[in-house]
Amino acid sequence: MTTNGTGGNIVHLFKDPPPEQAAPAAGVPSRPERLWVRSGRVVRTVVGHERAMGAGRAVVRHGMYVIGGGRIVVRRVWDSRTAARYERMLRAAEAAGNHDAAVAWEERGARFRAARHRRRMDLLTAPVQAAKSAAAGAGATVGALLLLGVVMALASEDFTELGTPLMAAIELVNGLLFVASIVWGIGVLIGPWAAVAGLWAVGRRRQAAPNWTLPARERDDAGAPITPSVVVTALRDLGIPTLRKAIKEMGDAGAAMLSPIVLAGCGVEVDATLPSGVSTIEVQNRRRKLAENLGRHEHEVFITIPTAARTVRLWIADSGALDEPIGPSPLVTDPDLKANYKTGRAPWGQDLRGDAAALSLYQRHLLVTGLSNQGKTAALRALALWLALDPSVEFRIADLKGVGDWGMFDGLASVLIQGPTDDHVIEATEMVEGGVAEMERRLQAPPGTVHPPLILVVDEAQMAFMCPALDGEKRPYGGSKATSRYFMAARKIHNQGRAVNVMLWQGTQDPTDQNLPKLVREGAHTRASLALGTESQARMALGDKAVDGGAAPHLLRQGLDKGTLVVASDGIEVPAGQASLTVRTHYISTDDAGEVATRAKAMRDGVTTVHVLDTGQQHDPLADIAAVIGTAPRLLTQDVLKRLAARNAKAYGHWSFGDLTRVLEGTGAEPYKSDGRMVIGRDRIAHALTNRPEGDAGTAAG
Ligand SMILES: Nc1ncnc2c1ncn2[C@@H]1O[C@H](COP(=O)(O)OP(=O)(O)OP(=O)(O)O)[C@@H](O)[C@H]1O
Repeated sequence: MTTNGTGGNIVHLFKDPPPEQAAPAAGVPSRPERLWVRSGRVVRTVVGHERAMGAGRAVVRHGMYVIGGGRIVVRRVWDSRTAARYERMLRAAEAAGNHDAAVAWEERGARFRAARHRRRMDLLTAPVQAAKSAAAGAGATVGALLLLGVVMALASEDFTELGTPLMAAIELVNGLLFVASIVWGIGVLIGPWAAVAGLWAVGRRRQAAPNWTLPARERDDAGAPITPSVVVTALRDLGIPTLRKAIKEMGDAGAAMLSPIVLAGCGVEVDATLPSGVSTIEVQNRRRKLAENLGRHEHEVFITIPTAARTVRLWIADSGALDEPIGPSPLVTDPDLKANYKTGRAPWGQDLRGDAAALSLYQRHLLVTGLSNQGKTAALRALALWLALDPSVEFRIADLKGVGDWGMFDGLASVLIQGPTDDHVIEATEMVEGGVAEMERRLQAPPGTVHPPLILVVDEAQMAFMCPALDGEKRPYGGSKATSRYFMAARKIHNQGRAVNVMLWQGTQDPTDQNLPKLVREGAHTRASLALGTESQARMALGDKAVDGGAAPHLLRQGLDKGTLVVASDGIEVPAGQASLTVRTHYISTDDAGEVATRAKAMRDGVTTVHVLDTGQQHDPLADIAAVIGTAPRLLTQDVLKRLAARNAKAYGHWSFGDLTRVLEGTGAEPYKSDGRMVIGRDRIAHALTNRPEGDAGTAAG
């Protein structure tokens, strides 16, 4: 008897119970637990234990190797003894719609059956033949042994030698039987184990155990190598009933749908010819599921449609490889790089196969689209920087964001407008209209005249289309009406600029019908798109043909696939049958861009960049000529005309050499010949400016 230590006032009427019989804690039933509850808990504890789970899985796995191996061996034997293999291949060829192959397999099957029938008929007569042969063989052997005995008896004159060879042969057979009985005994003992080991080895080699029994590291198939069986299984499990049925019927022969799997850049490429009744679009529409079935993320699988009928081309990235950056641009690494507008190609980046992706810019209007902050400006600028390394190319640039992304073109471009306001849009519009004036002037030039390239760049062009401002004649700058000034100027250049090398490059964000009218987007020869929000935007950016052919910028990941764009152009090498190419562009930072621009500037003699277009009626030709000559000691008259037109399209867009000579007549700065070509001298103009009579400036448009 004792007192309770805590209360001190409870008195038990029995001795202290042993610890295992102590009162249960509150909430635990005092009744003894039922056996099954306890066993359940034990099983749960044991099974929940990862090590036990691992051991359990190993047991099941190795057991399944034996069972699976047995199945494989039985099937092999069955295949070799029956026409099952031919039947299967026949069904596979039929399911794949390959009738030639089906006929070939049918013929092979028929030949196999005929040969088997012959063998079976031979088998009927075989026992009699065998018995005859055995009897003849035994008779001949006994005869030979007896003859040998006679020879030995005669030789030794001892008749007991007569039966010696026969007896020796009988003893030999006896000995062999004895050895065979021992070997048989051992064989009976270890044979079954050897057979089990053999089946296990076959099962293991063919991975015949279910996936859940594999160790954790093998079970995780994310990023696993792509094998024919992985691709066929992934296609089978896409959820397309016809495809599933056809592949099931093909069995192992499903791999016949596939071309060889080849390494392609940081991934692999394989063509899959779909069975009849399955269309390529059904597979394309299930890209995410296909990617997951292949153990990849959606962005790591690209489905395109090659020329072969009913075929999809799958490019499957090595897991995570697309998230690795590609190397720096050759523009940055090669300080001696030069460009050629006509024959060269801008090194833009790499395609998914890892091959260099280079774009020809010759006589191609350009449209680069994408959501905000995906690398559109960087991609467009990279092309301009490359082309700037061809000194014959003139740039006029309007950056309607104006945070300095194009600042390095100051001193390189003849016009550089930077800013987001309506005034900037108005100037950009007038810049493009200046391009139209130049284009029209060129179109009237004598046939055969060579026109140096003039590239008009409008970055953030959606700002121009959305601008609500009206001009003095109430014509809108923005919009897409027949009176809309930016729209009409862009259309005119799209329609006629190519032949005279007046090209329009536009960068635009988040396209809609309003901020990127249909006629303008379709006027571009080269269309490229970074990540976009929807498929309908992808269609706007690249056109229906490219999207129907598998171009999917809407499936690029916003924020993660910066600088990756889908290009539809005849200026880039696209694999036969494909309508577009996915390119991961080299990133040229603003600092690096500055260095490339410095190199480009060094190739030209001082370009004076105009930042504010002079569009007033009052202008001063002499001062303007001085301004456009800039720091060069002299400038070709044709370049002076070009730069004047860029500076003030209204006043000078239509000027000819005659106008230039007229204005400079009597000033002492008239055009003169240098190295056989007409030029205007910087110093002479400066002299004429300082010496001209008061009140001569501000001439009306000539
Ligand atoms: N090729 C590239 N590779 C990797 N990152 C890039 C690449 N191009 C751009 N980026 C990253 O994306 C950022 C945005 O680039 P950029 O300014 O060209 O985008 P944008 O689409 O023109 O943006 P927005 O039009 O909204 O101003 C850059 O600062 C850079 O960090």
